[in-house]
Amino acid sequence: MTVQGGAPGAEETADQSAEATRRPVRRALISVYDKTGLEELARGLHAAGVRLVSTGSTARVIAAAGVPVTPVEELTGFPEVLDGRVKTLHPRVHAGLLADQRLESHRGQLDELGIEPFELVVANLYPFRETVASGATRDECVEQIDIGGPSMVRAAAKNHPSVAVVVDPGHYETLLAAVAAGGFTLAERRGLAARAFQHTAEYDAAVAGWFAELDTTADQPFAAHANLTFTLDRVLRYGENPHQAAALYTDGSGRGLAAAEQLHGKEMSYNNYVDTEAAHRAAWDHDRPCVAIIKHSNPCGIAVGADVAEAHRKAHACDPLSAYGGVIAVNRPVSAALAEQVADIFTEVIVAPDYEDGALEALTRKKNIRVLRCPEGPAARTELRPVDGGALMQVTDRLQAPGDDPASWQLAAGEALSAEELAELAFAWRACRAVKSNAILLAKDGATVGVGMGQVNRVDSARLAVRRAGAERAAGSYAASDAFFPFPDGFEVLAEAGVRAVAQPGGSIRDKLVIEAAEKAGVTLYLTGTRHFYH
Ligand SMILES: NC(=O)c1ncn([C@@H]2O[C@H](COP(=O)(O)O)[C@@H](O)[C@H]2O)c1NC=O
Repeated sequence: MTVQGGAPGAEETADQSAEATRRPVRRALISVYDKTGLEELARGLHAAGVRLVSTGSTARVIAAAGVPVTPVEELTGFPEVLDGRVKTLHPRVHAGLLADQRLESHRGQLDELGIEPFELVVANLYPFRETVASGATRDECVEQIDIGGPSMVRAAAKNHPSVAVVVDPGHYETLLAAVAAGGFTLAERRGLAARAFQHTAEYDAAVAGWFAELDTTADQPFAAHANLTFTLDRVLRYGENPHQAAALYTDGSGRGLAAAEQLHGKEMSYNNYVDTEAAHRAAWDHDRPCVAIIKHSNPCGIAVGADVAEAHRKAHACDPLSAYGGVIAVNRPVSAALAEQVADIFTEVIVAPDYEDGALEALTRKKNIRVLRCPEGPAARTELRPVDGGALMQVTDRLQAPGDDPASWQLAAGEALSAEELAELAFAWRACRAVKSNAILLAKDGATVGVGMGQVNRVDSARLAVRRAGAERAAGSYAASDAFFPFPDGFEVLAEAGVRAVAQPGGSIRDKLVIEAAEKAGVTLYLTGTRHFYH
């Protein structure tokens, strides 16, 4: 056996220069669903002397651009059949893709069979994920499972010592430059192969995940395999601390915070993302115009108002000291009035579904503020938390009927609240969900006034909330506790501060003692029956 360019593996030797590993591209197989940039690519390849072979509508676009192209049927001598299920799945195609051009035996077999090799594959796959997302029927989704495409891509990637494979229309310019330079180097082909296998792996994970999800139910929403694939979006400056490397990955859905459009400001940091996620979650928990200001995942203030500017003034007033350097989330487009208010306060990030006329101009007067547009609220059905050696998955906590609807709450002590007052307590209850456990939150006039967060007992959270509200604001406020009071002591702290009413889940074996404390203090107590721990 003689070998051209060294035996397999010989190209890895350090003394072989990158230039020597370039492989000129003489013949390319192009089969793309996404036709972006196809005409320019075909023209460029043709101008560089590359002969093109292509499938159905890809070939038609190339021919219409005036570029000579051989239809794949001409190569295989076999028609495209079964509604496109079989086009490139043919030995004449795959032998041309898989022949290791370094091996005389492979070259000899191709000669005997009259098969010409390919040096380049350009392919992208049927839009399976997008078809599922569009709500298509099962049969329509199945039809969008690409079989021939991944086969070509995998074959070319395996055979990267001989073949280059490009799966991303964004890489066509680089491809043409490489062809002009005499072909990709081996290291480049290996990089393309890695990208190609990642592409097909993500694709297969999406398909496998879809099949697995077909067997899940509302009661058992966990598929047998969590086929999650994330794609590196960008490396961040550092992680939670400067000595931790960090990066942002996206899940391919093209939605949510990871895909938010940054309109202004410095690069988002790891901690910016964490806080923005918490702020976004908090703001979208409310139906009325709402602003949430978050630091270290906890609220400095949350408020609703007639408009977002009013909501922001109220949210900021909760704790102006802490709001310095905070992250602001808004559940409506940012008005110019809100933007003017924010422009005066040092703010790390603002995220909103959109920005009205004049708002961006006001915000961008500040160099440092990061301005994000994220059109929608949080939607993930499940959430994942890594644990050493595995991961925990849970259904995402949401406000839900009946427990979060005040109409279903049980009056346990004191006089029933009027509709207006009940709405105040309901605001406190919703806002409390944004506070890290143990959480006690005091609110008045649709705004938080005192937040006690993250304590390891509920009494300290209550004391913190009261202290941060101050005596005047605590008196007559509406209080919420994310979980039941295990003893009356935490409740008594609130009662002594003069709160008007408390909402808490109930369910403690000592509920009776808490209810007695409420009766004694003349504080209205509602049991919600729903808990919202947030860790
Ligand atoms: N069946 C096959 O042999 C086959 N070969 C290539 N494809 C796919 O067909 C698409 C391109 O088809 P067209 O050129 O007809 O638009 C590409 O997304 C490619 O991945 C195929 N389709 C599906 O499996």
